[in-house]
Amino acid sequence: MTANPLYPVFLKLDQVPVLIVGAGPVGYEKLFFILKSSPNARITVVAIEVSAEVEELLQQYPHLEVRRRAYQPSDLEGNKLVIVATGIREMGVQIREEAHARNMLVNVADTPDLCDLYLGSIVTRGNLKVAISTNGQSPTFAKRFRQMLEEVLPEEIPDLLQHLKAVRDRLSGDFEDKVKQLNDLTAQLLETGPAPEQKTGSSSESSPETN
Ligand SMILES: C[C@@]1(CC(=O)O)c2cc3[nH]c(cc4nc(cc5[nH]c(cc(n2)[C@H]1CCC(=O)O)[C@@](C)(CC(=O)O)[C@@H]5CCC(=O)O)C(CC(=O)O)=C4CCC(=O)O)c(CCC(=O)O)c3CC(=O)O
Ligand SMILES: NC(=O)C1=CN([C@@H]2O[C@H](COP(=O)(O)OP(=O)(O)OC[C@H]3O[C@@H](n4cnc5c(N)ncnc54)[C@H](O)[C@@H]3O)[C@@H](O)[C@H]2O)C=CC1
Repeated sequence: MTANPLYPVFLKLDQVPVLIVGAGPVGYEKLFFILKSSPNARITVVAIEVSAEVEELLQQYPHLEVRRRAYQPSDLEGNKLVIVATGIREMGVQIREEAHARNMLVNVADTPDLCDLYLGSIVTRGNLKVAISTNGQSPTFAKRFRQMLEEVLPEEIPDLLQHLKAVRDRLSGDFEDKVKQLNDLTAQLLETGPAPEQKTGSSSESSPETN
């Protein structure tokens, strides 16, 4: 049994519409980081009062929809994920139930026991994206670790990835040949020296490296 069973995925938020309930400081934090990572996210915000910070984001991202009124269950319609940031626990409990009845996923911000998923800290370098979680233990550590990675990740990563993609598109031969060539080409990225002898797709114990 593992003590940290969270499984990260990378959502295409232009195809997975999100409802955010609440537009105070916490709603702002969630909205800000989602848009920083996914500016094309399809988001609807519903809130009785919209903070000045959230108003600014709504102006910057005119494709977002805002409903300036109390939440009603019909707000869930058409959405696949709901983030509740009202600061009122009972609302989190109620919206969670209504969302689950519609087979939606739920994040009640800052309330781990009501969450199906946690939002993480995110570092982006071109096409490389790193998501960080502390399994809810210390969001501040997640934030600091993100800032540390932002400092140390080389600026050249986007160019390197573009180059590797171009090489990958040009490779000929069968799957096993391609895997070997790509592993040889990238072996020097590991300071430990050449890659160990490769297992290839034909093995019944296919290494994750080959996938
Ligand atoms: C479980 C989780 C559920 C969820 O909200 O998704 C959760 C829960 C809670 N957060 C709380 C507080 C704070 N959260 C932040 C910041 C972030 N919180 C985020 C995620 C998560 N927060 C999920 C787990 C992530 C993980 O696994 O590590 C980040 C990473 C992503 C994002 O928000 O987009 C974003 C950083 C983004 C970035 O900078 O990169 C700060 C720091 C700050 O604001 O400067 C503080 C104040 C300081 C502190 O408490 O650490 C509290 C106490 C509330 C209270 O006391 O009232 C709870 C409840 C509890 O712990 O019980
Ligand atoms: N965790 C964090 O990152 C931060 C936390 N804070 C602190 O956390 C406190 C709480 O902040 P929030 O949770 O954002 O609460 P809040 O009370 O500031 O905002 C709640 C939001 O939910 C809306 N709302 C409430 N009931 C609603 C309903 N029935 N239908 C629709 N909308 C509804 C309100 O109109 C408002 O937009 C702040 O006062 C601040 O002290 C401050 C900054 C960052």
